Amino acid sequence: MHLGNLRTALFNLLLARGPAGGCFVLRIEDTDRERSSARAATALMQELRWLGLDWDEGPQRTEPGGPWRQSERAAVYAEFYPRLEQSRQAYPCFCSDQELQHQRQAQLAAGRPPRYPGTCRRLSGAEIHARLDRGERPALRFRVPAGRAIVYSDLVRGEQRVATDELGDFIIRRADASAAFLFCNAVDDALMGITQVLRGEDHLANTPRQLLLLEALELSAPRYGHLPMIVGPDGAPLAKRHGSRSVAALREAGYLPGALLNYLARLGHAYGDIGLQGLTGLACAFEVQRIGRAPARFDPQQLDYWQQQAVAEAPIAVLEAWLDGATVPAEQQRRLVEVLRANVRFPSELQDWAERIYGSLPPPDESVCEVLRAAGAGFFDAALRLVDEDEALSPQRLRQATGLRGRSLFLPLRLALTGEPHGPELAELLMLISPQRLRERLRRAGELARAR
Ligand SMILES: Nc1ncnc2c1ncn2[C@@H]1O[C@H](COP(=O)(O)OP(=O)(O)OP(=O)(O)O)[C@@H](O)[C@H]1O
Repeated sequence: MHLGNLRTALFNLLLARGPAGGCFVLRIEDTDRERSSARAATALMQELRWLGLDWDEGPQRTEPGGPWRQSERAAVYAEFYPRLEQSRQAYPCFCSDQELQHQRQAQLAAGRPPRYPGTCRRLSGAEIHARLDRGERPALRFRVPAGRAIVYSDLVRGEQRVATDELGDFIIRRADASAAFLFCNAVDDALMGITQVLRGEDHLANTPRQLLLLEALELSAPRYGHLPMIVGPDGAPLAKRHGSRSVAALREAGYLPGALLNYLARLGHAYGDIGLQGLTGLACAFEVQRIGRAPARFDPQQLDYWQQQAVAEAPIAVLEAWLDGATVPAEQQRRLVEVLRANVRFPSELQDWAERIYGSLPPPDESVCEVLRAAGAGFFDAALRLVDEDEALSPQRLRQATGLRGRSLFLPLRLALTGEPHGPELAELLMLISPQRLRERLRRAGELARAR
């Protein structure tokens, strides 16, 4: 899953959990054998669960209504093809991929939109039998009625009108007998009682075809809403094949579910200023009328803003888990997280701070040494004396001892103790560092301050 298809799942869930109510259904559309695997489906379900996007009906649930994997529904689809064949609304097509490719190229070269030219539309019964007897394996094509307009009301884009003359006859069962996406998606929506579908605009061209199919099968159609695509920095829609922005990679980097959900819920949907919300809060304020119609650009800075909000409100145990493998005394983990949570957004940042506090400091660069020299060795000697007296160091006592305040007090002290010019409240940080470490670091800073 990437942020594009995750947002689609999220909007559907928010619609179902919103004021109008509903049921969020997960169906695994895996009829394209080359592009589907059981592993991918399992990963998808794990990712949805990690995000809290639990489905009300679908695989791994006890509610009846399945099977939910299209690869297990061949028998269901098989029932519907004969209906269309008998009413001559579908016909066998023997055209090879190569022939179709040539036809497409010829149409494009002539400046016409590529469309199935109807080669097999009028084959006689005898011809069909002869070719079947020769062992040819046809696909099954839906016969699009001529001269009609398909009109429907899109949940996001309003009234849509498409002339059937612009649609070529399309394949509903491939030559290898597998069901085509268009067909099984439409049939399953009807059989599963789906009433509303939010999906990406890349499906716009499918909609009139699916409406025609459902009409021909005398099945009810859901209402469709087409969401603008989420595009990357290059303007191209995010997609699996780009590999980037995958939910797995973001999870690995330490993004929290709350950050992804709050960011995505606002990507193409206007919320007022309601701050970080759980799914219930996001669902309560979700309205299809508030979905924008312009493509939404993925903005990593916005995502990181929501990560910061999510970290600020995350349960302490979640952040403690980020310390797994870091050398932090168990009894100090909680305190460390409390002190640092406003200053970190990712596990790597927290671990880096843990290393600075409980491990070793990176070697000081010239700009650090310059500040230490400017503070002078006497400053660090004074701090050392306080540690000897109190077995601790407080900025207040150091201020009294040195007469320094503000930046001239805090900056050299921070750099001496953490190597960082910024960070959490110094008084809190100092309480986490053992007296022994304080001494070592102050001595080292004193030496650097003396060095020329
Ligand atoms: N970049 C995107 N922005 C918004 N919605 C998207 C985007 N990519 C996919 N979707 C939508 O997410 C849903 C699931 O899409 P699907 O997994 O087929 O897309 P995909 O990952 O782009 O696929 P592929 O990479 O195989 O083309 C569909 O409704 C699709 O329209």
